[in-house]
Amino acid sequence: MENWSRERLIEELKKKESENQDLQQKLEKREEDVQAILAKLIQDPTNHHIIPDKHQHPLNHREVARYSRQLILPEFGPEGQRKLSSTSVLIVGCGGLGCPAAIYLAAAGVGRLGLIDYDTVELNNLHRQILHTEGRVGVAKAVSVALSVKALNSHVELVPYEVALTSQVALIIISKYDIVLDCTDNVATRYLLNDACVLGNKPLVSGSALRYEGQLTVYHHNGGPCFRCLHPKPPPPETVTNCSDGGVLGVVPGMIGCLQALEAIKLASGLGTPLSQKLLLFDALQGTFRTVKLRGGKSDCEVCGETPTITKLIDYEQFCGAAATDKEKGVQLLEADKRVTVKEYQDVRMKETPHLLIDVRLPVELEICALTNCINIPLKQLGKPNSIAVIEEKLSSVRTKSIYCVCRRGNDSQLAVKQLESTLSEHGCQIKDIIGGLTAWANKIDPTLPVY
Ligand SMILES: Nc1ncnc2c1ncn2[C@@H]1O[C@H](COP(=O)(O)OP(=O)(O)OP(=O)(O)O)[C@@H](O)[C@H]1O
Ligand SMILES: [Zn+2]
Repeated sequence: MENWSRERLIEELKKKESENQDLQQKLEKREEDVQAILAKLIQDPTNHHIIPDKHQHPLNHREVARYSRQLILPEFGPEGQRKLSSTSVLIVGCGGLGCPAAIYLAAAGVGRLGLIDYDTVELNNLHRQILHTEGRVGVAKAVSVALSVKALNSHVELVPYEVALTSQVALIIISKYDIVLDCTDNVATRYLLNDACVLGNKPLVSGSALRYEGQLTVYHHNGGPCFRCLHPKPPPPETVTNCSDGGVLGVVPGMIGCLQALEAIKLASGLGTPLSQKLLLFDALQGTFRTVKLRGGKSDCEVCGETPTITKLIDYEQFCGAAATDKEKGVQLLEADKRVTVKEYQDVRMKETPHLLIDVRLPVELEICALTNCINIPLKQLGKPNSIAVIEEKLSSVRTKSIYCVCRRGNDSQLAVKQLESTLSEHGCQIKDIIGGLTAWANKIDPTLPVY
């Protein structure tokens, strides 16, 4: 080569560069083949629990480039990344908490994400369930989240389950994952997930958010308590409020869902101190975070104690006296002759039969929609002397003894009838409720009335 002319050297350089390019392409193709084989292996449902053990292998170029900003964190580093990418996380509930949790775990490079939700996307989900889109209203939430996550990081393996987590399937599904996130919204599922995680020996990252407040803790980890250690008995169903009834500002579950992802990353990579035996409380209105210490695991806990009585999953809807969904189930508290359908009430209005209509919702709800000529007395105020005085005055000015109570869906209005029957017992009034409330009115009588 020493005597080669300049032209010959340039020619040789070009030849070598072209050979290098060929090799590079072959290498990339190889890497794709390996990924495809791995993907096939993992997608086989019988192999869901197998994630190739990447602990031993160096990160590839793509991983180094992609995760560089977290790789240079000394406490996390390549080792943390390898651990995370060989970890599988199950997200139960693809709503307000599940969406942010899923997207941050995927962005950070978790190995596999299981996504469970039985429900489909609704328009009123979009203000907080930020991985769903307008075009996906009606689509299964688990699928919608998988689609959004895939667009961000195509290297995460995704397993959407369009089913409800029940006692029949919980242990089988949970056994395929390392860490479980409770992103659901009902008490029965919280107990189910707790017991399944204790029996399956998995840490449970539990989040909740309502109105302007959120909570977060890690159950069944490192000697810390499980949910049952702290709450051996379920709360009375009527004391439990969900987002649909109580409302929620979207950023609040956003914050808690992100923190659930953070706890999962910490558990997976061994980073920091997990929130076990500690409860984090977020107050959005005050802009404060507080952490309170919780008791340790209870030696006589029914499921995680020394002599557990719960050794297999039970019927959690029966145990809690409430459904494992927050889908509205109409209750029937009154006899049929004390209830009218929206059609029957429409006749009362059309015939201008004298009556008093009491809307028992909160004033803020009347700002959303209301029937004309109603008076507003919220259910909780109904028994108060000044409320009774208002009703008595109205009854005499309209010259009627006929009262109809209305609410959003026809449950509170029945409680209102019972309440008024006792407080107005001496007046000989006829008090009835409107079945299905304003939701039924909007669906059957007046579609221009907004439904919320
Ligand atoms: N047992 C269960 N199995 C699977 N998914 C569940 C289960 N229980 C609850 N979920 C899901 O958890 C998610 C919780 O989401 P979120 O609290 O944001 O409320 P939502 O039910 O979508 O909305 P809203 O309460 O406003 O009607 C929901 O998508 C719900 O379908
Ligand atoms: Zn326990």
